[in-house]
Amino acid sequence: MSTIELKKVNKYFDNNHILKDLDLLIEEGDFMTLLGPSGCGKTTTLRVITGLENPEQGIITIGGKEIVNGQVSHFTPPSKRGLNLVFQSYALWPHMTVFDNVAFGLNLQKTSKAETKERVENALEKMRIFNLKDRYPSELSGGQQQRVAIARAIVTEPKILLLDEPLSNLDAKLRLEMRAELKRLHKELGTTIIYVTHDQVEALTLSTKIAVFFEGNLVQVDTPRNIYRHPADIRVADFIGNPKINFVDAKCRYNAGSIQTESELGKLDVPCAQPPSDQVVLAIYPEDIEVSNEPIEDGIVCSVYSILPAGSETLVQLSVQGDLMILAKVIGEMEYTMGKMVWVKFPVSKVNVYDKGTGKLVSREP
Ligand SMILES: Nc1ncnc2c1ncn2[C@@H]1O[C@H](COP(=O)(O)OP(=O)(O)OP(=O)(O)O)[C@@H](O)[C@H]1O
Repeated sequence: MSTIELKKVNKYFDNNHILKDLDLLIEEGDFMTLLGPSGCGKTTTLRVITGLENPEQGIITIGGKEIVNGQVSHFTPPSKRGLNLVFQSYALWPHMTVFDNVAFGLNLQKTSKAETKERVENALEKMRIFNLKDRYPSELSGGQQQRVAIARAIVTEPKILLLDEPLSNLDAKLRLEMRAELKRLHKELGTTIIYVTHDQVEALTLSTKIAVFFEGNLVQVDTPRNIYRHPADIRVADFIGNPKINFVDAKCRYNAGSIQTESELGKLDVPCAQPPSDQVVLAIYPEDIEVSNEPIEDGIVCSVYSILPAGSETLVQLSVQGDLMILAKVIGEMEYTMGKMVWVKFPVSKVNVYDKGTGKLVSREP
């Protein structure tokens, strides 16, 4: 059993409260990504799971077995936790070749020579570094070392794998290839993976679940789809959007399953439950906004502030009345003219509503 559970885990560095009452369940076979801005506590969470740091309070279990109990200072040594960790800094053995670095875990397990050779070569091929097998770490680039570290971690087919920004040193093309390899690996081996990144695209593409942190607080744990489409907190919505989600302040009045909002976008009827106050923020996804050079029914008039073509898509920055700027993402190369008037429209059913005071998502009524 490789289910990992953290219950009310608190970690302090000096007087700084770094992890705050952290409750997190990572089920067997999960690809759980810890996501959040720099300094929010992702690596610290990984380190308390592995035993490189001890929390002052809280309980951690692996497969139901208590490995940490902060209250009674019970901490199972890292080597006895059955975990396999790959750090951002790769910690390869400098006096061993790539092959020997990767073979190390299999040698410890007394795997036969022939099987070791086959499994190491297989892992090296997966990581596209077979041709480097006789080199020493000092003869490798950062990205190559990173891939050796991943190969070393996966070759023993661990039940639990912890990865801290393992792709951070790779160029864009290689990162994409390695993401695909990690995803296949997770499926093939059924390994439980805990993955740390601040790259939201990586989190969305790889994970079965994402845990989003802000300042030591776990704000939302959910599937990538729900994290993207229904961020529970406006900070998550702000962090996850790429390009950034549009936020529009609005005053509202609730009536039977929807709110009538008044904002710089004019008057809109947005389906949602009753918000706690009459001040809300509307979150509109750039890809939901349709931009037309011709007038469209119920279209909102804007002027084109800037156009950012990016090959397969075009980002259009639009100036609405007042100071409001919104961003639309249009698929394909579209012809717009800076300074010209356009009409925009979006489905109100796809707009998320946040309470302005608490920043919490106001859910739809069932
Ligand atoms: N050993 C330490 N001593 C003191 N403070 C620490 C220590 N390790 C981490 N911190 C602090 O704890 C906070 C959380 O750090 P952590 O490394 O967990 O963040 P992170 O979310 O992984 O960030 P990043 O994405 O930048 O790696 C930061 O403010 C950091 O400065």
